[in-house]
Amino acid sequence: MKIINNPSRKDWTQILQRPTKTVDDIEGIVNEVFADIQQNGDAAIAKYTTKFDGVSLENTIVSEKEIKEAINLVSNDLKTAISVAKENITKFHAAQKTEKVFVETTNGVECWQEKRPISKVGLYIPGGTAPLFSTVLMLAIPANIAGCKEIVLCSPPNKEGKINPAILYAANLCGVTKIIKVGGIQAIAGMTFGTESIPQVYKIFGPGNQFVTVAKQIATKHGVAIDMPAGPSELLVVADNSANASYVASDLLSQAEHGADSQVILVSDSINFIESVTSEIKKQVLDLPRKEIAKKALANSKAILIEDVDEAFNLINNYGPEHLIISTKNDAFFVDNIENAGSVFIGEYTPESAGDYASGTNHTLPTNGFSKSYSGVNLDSFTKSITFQKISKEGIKSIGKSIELMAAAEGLDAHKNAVTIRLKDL
Ligand SMILES: NC(=O)c1ccc[n+]([C@@H]2O[C@H](COP(=O)([O-])OP(=O)(O)OC[C@H]3O[C@@H](n4cnc5c(N)ncnc54)[C@H](O)[C@@H]3O)[C@@H](O)[C@H]2O)c1
Ligand SMILES: N[C@H](CO)Cc1c[nH]c[nH+]1
Ligand SMILES: [Zn+2]
Repeated sequence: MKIINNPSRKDWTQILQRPTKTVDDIEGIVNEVFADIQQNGDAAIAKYTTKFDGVSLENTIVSEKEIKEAINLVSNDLKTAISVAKENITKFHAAQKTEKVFVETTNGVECWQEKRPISKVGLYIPGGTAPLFSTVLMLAIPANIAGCKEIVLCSPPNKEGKINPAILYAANLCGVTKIIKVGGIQAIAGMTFGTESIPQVYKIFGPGNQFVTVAKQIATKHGVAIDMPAGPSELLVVADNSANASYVASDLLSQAEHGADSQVILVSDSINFIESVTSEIKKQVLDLPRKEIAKKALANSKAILIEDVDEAFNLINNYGPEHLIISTKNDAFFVDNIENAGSVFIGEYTPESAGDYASGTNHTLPTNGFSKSYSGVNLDSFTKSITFQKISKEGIKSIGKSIELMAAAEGLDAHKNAVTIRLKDL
């Protein structure tokens, strides 16, 4: 992890560059896979599953029998842990329901807004290097609370042609309606166009590697909505010397172990603290089964000394991290002012892993600076707002003249006439 000392603003862009590939780098292969799947459906899906996942499958749809087997394979301890997480995620997302908004804007002009579920949603569950069954909870629970009718789940098969039992267990527990063994670009293309086995959906959700993330971005060109670009995990920790260096090191490693293309950043006003954290990282990484992945991510990572707190704040906003941990004496300064972050973790007893699994917040979050413009997944991600209006005779008399004048000024006489024809009858 490279240490950088009080960088000047002109160097921020280069210092804060993500290690991920861009849409331009990957769109060639994504467009090729999309075109093939649009034309050849399941036959093309099978071809890319063999090519990218190294397995040939006769049947990609997960059967009831496979789900029953999976339920038996998950330990009771893990089932209990999943139910704790499910309860908290349910509480936090159910509380996000909003009431109908009703306003009589003018006498006789009633306007209201109501939320309705997106009826067909597709959930992508990563499975390349780790089976992220926690992501099933993060997506299927809010989809269910919102009332989505068709909840399709795609996740890559392993070399034995199976999906991890915990993913199947969680999917069954959280009301997923169809599970398909397909991953990567081919899964996103399948849900975009629909194939013989994969239903076409209206919106695709979920995190994934760079191929999945770019595929989701390209899917929007084909008329499908997406939650957001939720690519390789990242974490920025801002900490002063009141923080615990071992805890901070463990947090940074928790996101570094996700993938070689993950990135973690430490910002501190104390060089001594930075040195304590980096030496802790060197110790802790040795015990991790995924140390080779974590070391690669650390090579993309930075520890930045910034003595001026306002400058530190500006750098964080400029980076727009997926996750932000604040472990400073004056945490209120950052908490109250932060503008760009997917999810914020405050104080020394709030590890980022709590949000990944069980505190209740959603872990599907914008990466690569997209926290500047996108929210993480929440209940509203699974709904659309529809507006309604009902106008009485009195109402149309009140606003009719304004509509006629505005329509005429836009040169749209048919619009004007739709009012005039009614006003004549009153
Ligand atoms: N932002 C978030 O909210 C969030 C949440 C959880 C996980 N993540 C990220 O999700 C990612 C999971 O990645 P993963 O790789 O383990 O699983 P994944 O399921 O996203 O990707 C695996 C698939 O990628 C495809 N693939 C691999 N190499 C390819 C190649 N060269 N060309 C074309 N396709 C290829 C394969 O089809 C494979 O099935 C990690 O980067 C992790 O950091 C992000
Ligand atoms: N940290 C990931 C989001 O970037 C989510 C996750 C799932 N499992 C473990 N972590
Ligand atoms: Zn994580």
